Amino acid sequence: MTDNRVENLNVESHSVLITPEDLKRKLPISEAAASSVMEGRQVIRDILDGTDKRIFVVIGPCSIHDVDAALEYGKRLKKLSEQVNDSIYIVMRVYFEKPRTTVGWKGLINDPHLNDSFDIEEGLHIARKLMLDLSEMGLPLATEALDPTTPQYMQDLISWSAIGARTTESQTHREMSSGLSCAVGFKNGTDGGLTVATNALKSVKHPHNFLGISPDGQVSIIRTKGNQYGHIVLRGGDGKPNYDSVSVSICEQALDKSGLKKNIMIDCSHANSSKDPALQPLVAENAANQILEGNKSIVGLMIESNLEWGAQSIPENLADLKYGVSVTDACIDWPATEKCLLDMHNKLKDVLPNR
Ligand SMILES: O=C[C@H](O)[C@H](O)COP(=O)(O)O
Ligand SMILES: C=C(OP(=O)(O)O)C(=O)O
Repeated sequence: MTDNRVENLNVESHSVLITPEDLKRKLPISEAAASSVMEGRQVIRDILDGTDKRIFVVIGPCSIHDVDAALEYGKRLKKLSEQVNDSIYIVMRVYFEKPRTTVGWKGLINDPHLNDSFDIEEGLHIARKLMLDLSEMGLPLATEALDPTTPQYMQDLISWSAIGARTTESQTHREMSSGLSCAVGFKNGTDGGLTVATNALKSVKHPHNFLGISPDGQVSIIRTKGNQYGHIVLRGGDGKPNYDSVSVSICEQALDKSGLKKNIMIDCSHANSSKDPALQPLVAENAANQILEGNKSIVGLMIESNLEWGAQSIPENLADLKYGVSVTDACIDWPATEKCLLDMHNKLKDVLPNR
């Protein structure tokens, strides 16, 4: 039989999803969670404005795949954050969406059961509930805004968003970021180039008009005001790091030339550590030394950390998953996390107030 269809030839099916409004009605933000979010956003804005002299550190698992492990991590991180709070403002990395170089598990929202069942509706519920629970502990949260639709479901719980190296150049992501309510870090490109990120920073400040969904799930024209709190994240690229003082200074010049504020976050992972977790504390130490020596542009760090060291592939039999171990990039473990943050705090606590 001849197939005469002219559309949807490669589409298997469509399923209607819960609307953002309905998900929020089922899992409403509490007063305690809202107060964590508002504080988190304000502190980060103050750090980017230079009125709060601390640095902020986005730290946590490369991706969340196990809610219990994430809650345990959050409890430990909250305690640790109280010890370092006068120099380092801790924001937990709660990443539910993974941009893949080719293919692979795309995160808890896309496939919450890690078994290719792709129960996205359940993924949205699990993700929002976890963010609520972590926020209620008093933790500010960070995530990567990858799918342009998901912010409608959970941006009210986010204090800082990342646009990843693979999407910084994308107009869709720049438009979306121009409407986000929190500060947004744009990674440099996967090739290590800064231009895609500086162009993104120029774009995100402006109002944009584009297609999206409204809180009640209707396809809509979204008109944004522009986001004044974009900044660059140096993550290295093309097999080379870019956290060293020369690279940071080149980045400062590029920002200056583009008329952008000199606010730089250093991602201690990814190409800055050749994805070797053991190198992440060394990158953090180097960044802290640059601050000690007078650097004023480094305002934040990103670290991939988990309860346990390293990474694991998702096993055929999910009962074989090791608790607290990343299923995406390799992470440092809890003892290394504590040491890294406490060392940085001890190094910077007397310096930062007079920065
Ligand atoms: O942070 C996570 C990964 O680096 C990113 O998602 C790309 O992963 P991949 O190259 O393994 O697909
Ligand atoms: C994917 C990530 O980073 P990048 O975009 O720098 O590769 C990440 O931080 O999870």
